[in-house]
Amino acid sequence: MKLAVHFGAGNIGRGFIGALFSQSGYHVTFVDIADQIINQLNEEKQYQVKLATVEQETMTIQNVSGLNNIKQENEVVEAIKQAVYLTTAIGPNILPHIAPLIAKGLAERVKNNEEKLYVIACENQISATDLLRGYIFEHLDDETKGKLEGKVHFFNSAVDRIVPLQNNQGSLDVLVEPYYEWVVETSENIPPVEGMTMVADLAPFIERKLFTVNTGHAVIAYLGYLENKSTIDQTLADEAILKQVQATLGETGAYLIHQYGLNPEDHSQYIDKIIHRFENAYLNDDVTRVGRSPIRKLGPNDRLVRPAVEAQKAGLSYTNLARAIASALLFDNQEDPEAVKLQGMIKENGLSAVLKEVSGLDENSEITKEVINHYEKLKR
Ligand SMILES: NC(=O)c1ccc[n+]([C@@H]2O[C@H](COP(=O)([O-])OP(=O)(O)OC[C@H]3O[C@@H](n4cnc5c(N)ncnc54)[C@H](O)[C@@H]3O)[C@@H](O)[C@H]2O)c1
Ligand SMILES: O=P(O)(O)OC[C@@H](O)[C@@H](O)[C@H](O)[C@H](O)CO
Repeated sequence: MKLAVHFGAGNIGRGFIGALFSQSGYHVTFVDIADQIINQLNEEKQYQVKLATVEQETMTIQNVSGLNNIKQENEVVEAIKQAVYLTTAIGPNILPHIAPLIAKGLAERVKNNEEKLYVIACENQISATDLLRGYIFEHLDDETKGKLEGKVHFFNSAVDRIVPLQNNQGSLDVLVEPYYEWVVETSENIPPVEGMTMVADLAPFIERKLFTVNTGHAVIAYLGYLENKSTIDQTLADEAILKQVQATLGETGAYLIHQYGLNPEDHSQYIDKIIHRFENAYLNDDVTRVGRSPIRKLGPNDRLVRPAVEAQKAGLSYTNLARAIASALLFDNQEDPEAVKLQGMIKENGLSAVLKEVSGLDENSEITKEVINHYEKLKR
């Protein structure tokens, strides 16, 4: 059986990417540090993916097993030697930590395997696979890097499926929304995977996804958190917040239409479809999950700052995006290590210094001024 090695047996790993490989006839070896999940995968050898709909349609995902990347390094290397695909859905900040082991696996593989391997990072980050490739290459000598040429291919991708935190401790089953989209940038003729779409240029796809789905999600999460709401659908039921989401997606939309020549009518329908997905009450998606890791989300290339900067450059409106950035700066969830760190940084250095350090915004920039303005109003 063909093998896919997938790093990260979490929500997207089990509920989306691993499930698609399994349904496409692959054995999926999940690699994760969570012993409980790994042990259960090896004992139960299957799990269920349930759709967040009234009928709760269920699919059984089979041909799965697990390896612990800390305790079973040699086994992970062996799996990488055999695989057709190597994918990740582990969180962008974790990629540097798994790179040394992937590098070891690739170095062993290319010694005597001429077959092609396709590496795809499935993270909410622009050029995540390029970044992963960079981290991997830090651990390879020039000779091995040369041997990878033509044999190990790295493709960027965009992944879209809302998978909330699972309220089923001790079970491998995953509740997911019915919708999904996995777009991979390649012009190679690669082995088919059900549900994977191939495109020659990913930029419009990843930006459209990140600056619509994830920007909209972030606005709901941060405003919802400030209003003491617990889930995304509950927050969206607030008319004022819905209007704010629409206004913000109007700004990212204007940038996307300007940048990629999207059809305004089609894009407006895309926005409506996404807002409808956010309204799915069966997902019960916590605002704290969607708002997680605010330092990452406030990064210069992420869902809030990049569209604001690009809109400003294009002479377009960015005031609602500035408000979204301000609301992220107010996310003081004590359970989230990045939120705690961010609040400490704001207390110690002030807002403009934080916007400079975290978001790469000049202290005197118009965006910084606008964010501070909104921050003061939202804080009241
Ligand atoms: N959940 C969603 O709706 C969704 C949708 C699209 C994309 N994504 C992206 O997918 C990625 C994963 O998100 P998720 O929601 O599945 O998160 P998750 O927390 O459910 O899964 C992450 C998994 O990585 C594992 N992990 C963490 N550190 C590790 C390490 N050092 N070594 C090995 N395993 C490690 C965790 O144990 C966990 O099982 C993120 O980049 C996220 O942005 C998520
Ligand atoms: O995963 P994050 O932390 O980058 O973003 C949180 C959510 O917006 C995200 O997980 C969405 O549910 C997902 O991107 C939908 O495709």
